[in-house]
Amino acid sequence: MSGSFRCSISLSPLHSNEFPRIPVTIPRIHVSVPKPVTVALSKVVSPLRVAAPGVMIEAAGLEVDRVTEAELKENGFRSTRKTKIVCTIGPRTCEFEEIEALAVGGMNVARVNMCHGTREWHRDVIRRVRQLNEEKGFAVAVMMDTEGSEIHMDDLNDVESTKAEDGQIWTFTVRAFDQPSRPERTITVNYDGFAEDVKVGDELLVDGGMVTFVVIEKIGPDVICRCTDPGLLLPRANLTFWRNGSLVRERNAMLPTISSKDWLDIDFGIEEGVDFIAVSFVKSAEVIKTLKSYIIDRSPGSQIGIIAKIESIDSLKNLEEIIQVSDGTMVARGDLGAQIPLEQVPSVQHEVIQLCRQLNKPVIVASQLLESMIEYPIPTRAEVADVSEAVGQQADALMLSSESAMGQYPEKALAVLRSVSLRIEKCRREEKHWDVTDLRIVSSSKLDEISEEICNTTSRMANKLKADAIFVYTKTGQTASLLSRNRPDCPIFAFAPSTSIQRCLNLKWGLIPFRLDFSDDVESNLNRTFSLLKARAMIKSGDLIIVVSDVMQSIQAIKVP
Ligand SMILES: Nc1ncnc2c1ncn2[C@@H]1O[C@H](COP(=O)(O)OP(=O)(O)OP(=O)(O)O)[C@@H](O)[C@H]1O
Ligand SMILES: CC(=O)C(=O)O
Ligand SMILES: [K+]
Ligand SMILES: [Mg+2]
Repeated sequence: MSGSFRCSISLSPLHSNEFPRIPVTIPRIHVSVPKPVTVALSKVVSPLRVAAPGVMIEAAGLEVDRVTEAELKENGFRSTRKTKIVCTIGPRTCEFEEIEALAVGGMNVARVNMCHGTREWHRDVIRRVRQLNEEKGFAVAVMMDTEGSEIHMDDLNDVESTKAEDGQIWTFTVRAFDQPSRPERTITVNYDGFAEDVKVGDELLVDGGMVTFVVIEKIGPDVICRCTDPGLLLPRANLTFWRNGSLVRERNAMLPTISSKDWLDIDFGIEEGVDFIAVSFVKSAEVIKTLKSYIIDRSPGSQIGIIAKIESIDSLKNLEEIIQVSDGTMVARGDLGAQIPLEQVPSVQHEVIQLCRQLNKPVIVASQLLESMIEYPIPTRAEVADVSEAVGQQADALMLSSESAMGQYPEKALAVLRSVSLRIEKCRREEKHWDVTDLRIVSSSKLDEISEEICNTTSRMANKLKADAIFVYTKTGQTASLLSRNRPDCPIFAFAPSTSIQRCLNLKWGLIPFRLDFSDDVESNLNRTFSLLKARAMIKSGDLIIVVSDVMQSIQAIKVP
């Protein structure tokens, strides 16, 4: 077939579990003569099934998120969004149609926060996301975010908020009240040791300083405070206390990262088959290891990814270890900004993003990206600059919190993340930033190191040859992840055999995850993929594709026949 050529670079021996003793610096370079790929489309393309009006899903064969597919076709490969988007689902977005609107707007991961809402509410939301995926052809992953055991106020008996005025005297107490017997201006605190840990003169910050009090007296379980910065107290607002300009870490530092309620929530998440569990207020790597072995015990073979949330001051001295043992990280700037001085938050964000890239873990930048859009239909210029910065730093994903959970413009906020991502990604491609990062080796075995080097080379090759896409056949997702780490200019089509791996890859920069059953026969996989993608008009003859896979350590450059 004219116009098709195939170049393959293979490292011998293939399929071997042992590292070859022959130095790999002399790879076998093999350029084969043009070879027609003659697969009759009619035999390969599986029948299409109509799942919902106007929605087509392949009955067997290839599955890809339908919005991503549309984006690829509309924008072209190169201009397809690489930065992923996580949306927090809340009262404003929990109905089926509302979740669907977010999926249509490009949400890659739906997050439910176990701090808020009932078990039934969470179950309904998770099932609605699953139903949407099955019925309408989305591939939205679900992330469950634990409450953690930091100190917070009670739920104010579900009133939306209450105002604290300047100079008013309020009591913070560990006593619990029934609604009728609750004295005025009294807040229950969830941590028993609270009254003993604080001292007269301490500053009490609600939500990192949205409202501030000073402790003026302690009477048994009651801490009497005077309001110094007035504002709205919201249900279950987070509390921190500061002494001489630093966060006070007393016995509260000994609170377990995963509380007994969190363990119950985790059991629930495992049962509901969530894709990610985000662990709040991680302090050390140990807790992540414990959770991982717990999940393996409870649900062998589980693909649940554990995301370590960096929001505790204690996590900062153990950053590298924490990132190393997790499946991903979140820069949770909300609580982080209540535990360290605000001006330090941007440098922590930068450091975490760099480390995650080096250690090959996805990283989410979260909180207040578009805070003003809770109330207004457009963001501030400063917010756009903040989002641009995170995209420019090449974080894997951005997250909406209140903007999507309870704001007035969730879809508009999502659209802003999408358009800013596209714009900044384009700038970066034009500036040709791709050659500058010196990635360290992350593999622990020599064989894995070869795969890693192949991925690095593949990405460079794709950039230099201006390839249209990289294809990767991946059983575990690891090879796909190593490609994403290189942040190549073209999209990475990752073919994975299970929907759970497909969904987990949703969090990685530039990866377009497909579900596809494939064999160890690279040639037949390719022929089949080409046919399926052509049938869906996702690729065309002449497109240049660079192909790698888990099963064979080789790079192929192919023009689509
Ligand atoms: N399921 C829910 N039910 C009611 N309100 C919710 C729910 N989820 C979120 N919200 C509201 O949206 C706000 C932002 O949600 P989000 O989950 O990002 O909270 P957060 O406090 O920033 O996160 P975290 O608690 O993990 O630090 C919450 O403060 C809450 O008011
Ligand atoms: C997302 C979150 O937990 C935070 O910013 O605190
Ligand atoms: K949380
Ligand atoms: Mg938090």
